[in-house]
Amino acid sequence: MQMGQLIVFTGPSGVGKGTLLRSLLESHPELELSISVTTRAPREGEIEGRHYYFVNREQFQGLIATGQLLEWAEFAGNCYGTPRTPVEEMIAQGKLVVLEIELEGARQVRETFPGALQLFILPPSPEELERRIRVRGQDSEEAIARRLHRAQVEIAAADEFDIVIVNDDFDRALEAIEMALFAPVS
Ligand SMILES: Nc1nc2c(ncn2[C@@H]2O[C@H](COP(=O)(O)OP(=O)(O)O)[C@@H](O)[C@H]2O)c(=O)[nH]1
Ligand SMILES: Nc1ncnc2c1ncn2[C@@H]1O[C@H](COP(=O)(O)OP(=O)(O)O)[C@@H](O)[C@H]1O
Repeated sequence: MQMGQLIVFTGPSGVGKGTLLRSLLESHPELELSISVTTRAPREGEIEGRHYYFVNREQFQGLIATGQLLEWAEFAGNCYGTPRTPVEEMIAQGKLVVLEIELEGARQVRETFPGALQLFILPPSPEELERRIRVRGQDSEEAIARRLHRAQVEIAAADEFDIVIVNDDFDRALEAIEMALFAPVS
């Protein structure tokens, strides 16, 4: 059986990762999205087990202690991690598994899964990034400030990634991602 592959999607909060991925998953059923665990409170409309598994800090610590997370990191005051078993099972089944994770997690995956393809999504400008976070209207002022501060660090690390795509025009960014994932390597 052919082994699957891990695909890492990273980029500053608000750049459009979630929106791009939703579109990509709709047209590519061979892609599977890993559902992360987080200590962040659910946003309006977020569903347990679909957007995240929502846990408290103690439960999260338990997952770390028992080796159940493939990677994890703290971001803007909350913990986020990738459950190990589902990802390993999907890879064994030959699936293309997408991890939508922040920079520290991507760095861990680079060590543990050097064969993973790592994509970084950039905003057209810092101003547009801030506009998108605000338009989304889901975060407090404090959460927005933390995300924008962290965005500078993440953007500065973009060239660590295999492929960097600017999410300016949405359809063009989507096309560039599809090329990166599915175009045959010559
Ligand atoms: N390391 C790591 N980062 C994650 C994981 N799940 C989500 N993230 C990242 O955590 C950051 C915050 O996510 P979230 O609170 O949903 O905010 P948003 O990116 O502003 O929508 C984003 O950069 C996500 O990519 C995970 O399992 N591991
Ligand atoms: N290319 C784009 N042009 C304009 N707005 C966009 C574009 N891509 C995404 N957005 C919008 O930006 C906001 C943040 O997108 P989201 O997918 O939640 O970001 P992330 O998952 O990276 O935090 C959403 O309101 C989304 O509709």
